[in-house]
Amino acid sequence: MALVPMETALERLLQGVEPLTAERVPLDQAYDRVLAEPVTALRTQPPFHASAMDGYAAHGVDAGAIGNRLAVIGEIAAGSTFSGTVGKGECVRIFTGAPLPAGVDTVVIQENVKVAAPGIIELLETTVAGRNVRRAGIDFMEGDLLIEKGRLLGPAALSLAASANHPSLSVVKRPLVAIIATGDELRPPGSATGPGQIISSNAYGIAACARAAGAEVLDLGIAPDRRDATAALVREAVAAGADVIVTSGGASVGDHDLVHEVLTGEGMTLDFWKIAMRPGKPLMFGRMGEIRCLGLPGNPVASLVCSQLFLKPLLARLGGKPFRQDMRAAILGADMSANDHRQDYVRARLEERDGKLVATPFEMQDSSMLRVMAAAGGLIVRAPFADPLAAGEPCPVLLID
Ligand SMILES: Nc1nc2c(c(=O)[nH]1)N[C@H]1C(S)=C(S)[C@@H](COP(=O)(O)OP(=O)(O)OC[C@H]3O[C@@H](n4cnc5c(N)ncnc54)[C@H](O)[C@@H]3O)O[C@H]1N2
Ligand code: MOO
Repeated sequence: MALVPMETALERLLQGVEPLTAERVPLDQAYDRVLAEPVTALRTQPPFHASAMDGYAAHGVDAGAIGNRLAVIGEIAAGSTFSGTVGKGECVRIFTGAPLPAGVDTVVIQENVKVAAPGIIELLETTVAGRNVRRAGIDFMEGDLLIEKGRLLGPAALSLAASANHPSLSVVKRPLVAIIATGDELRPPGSATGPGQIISSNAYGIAACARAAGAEVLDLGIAPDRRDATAALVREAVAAGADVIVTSGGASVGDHDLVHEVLTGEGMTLDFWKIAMRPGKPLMFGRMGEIRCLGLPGNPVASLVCSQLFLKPLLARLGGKPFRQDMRAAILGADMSANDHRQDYVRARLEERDGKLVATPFEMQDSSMLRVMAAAGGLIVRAPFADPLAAGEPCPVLLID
């Protein structure tokens, strides 16, 4: 079977993927979520002409001349109001955020006055009429559209929604990802391993990628290489309402590689399988109704590279989030030989030299080597059939966490 080119695989992965339905969450849980309905202002802010400074509220005509003396006839703090009338030659002590008395339009800051006598201030500077006042509605008016649907909610958007009097927001649901590791040889971290056994590591990195893309994770543990055991975990994932089922291992051609058979038996229609990439060739993708199934290769580095390249964009799209791979232009730190028919993602050490990013491939690129992967800041991307590349030549690098 011909290997599927990377671009084709990515295109088919995202074909027809729409953001999930909405759910309402309290504001304090809405950070980094995607707005499903526009936010309009339920109130006007500020709801009154407010003082922007601590000082004295006065008529503009009284504030303009140095030496003017004004009688202080009252005081207003933020949260209270002044019900009296301020006449010409009068003022009211006022604090930042407090509503201006009716008819008054200017605040003289307290640094620009001196107390001339008890209850009398004298102006030391001129203040232009209208200064130091926030007019009602300068931020927003009731009914204004404040935040558009589809916006990723950051700190300012959350404070704005709160200020507009929304205690909760309608956001796109987080995709739920069920992760199933497969393999008789696998034992959870912390186990004593017997002959032929290794520690199951893939689910941890896959889960971290999923969370980074905004998903919730359900780790269903390890299925031994038996159809019934693997099918039982797939059914558990379906029953839990998973939007995406991710398996690791069992995707290749070995006699114990059951994943395709089991997923198909549970109702998956295969979309594509086996990609022209390295690592990650055995990657499998299909649909089980609305559920997307991603069969990741068992080799630990392949599972991580495929999570970065396939799982993250799929989850971001389901969650309505923008997503772009972080590609950088770098300088190659060592010669590389010509590439074969698979797009290569070469683990590389990154460093900055003379303000330029230098990417040096690790000598050992075996897709079982997690230590190399963890030390790599990026993956040099080598197109299929790329010519040899000499140290010092430019090369594209995909930054990884
Ligand atoms: N004859 C062929 N053999 C292989 C091919 C091929 O095309 N023809 N492809 C190779 C490639 S490339 C990869 S990648 C692996 C992937 O195969 P599977 O997806 O079936 O993975 P497994 O055989 O189950 O495991 C491979 C390797 O990874 C270890 N593993 C599996 N799961 C975990 C886990 N959760 N944590 C840590 N390590 C895990 C497993 O023990 C194996 O060592 O197939 C090649 N073979
Ligand atoms: O492509 Mo496999 O994923 O090399 O290790």
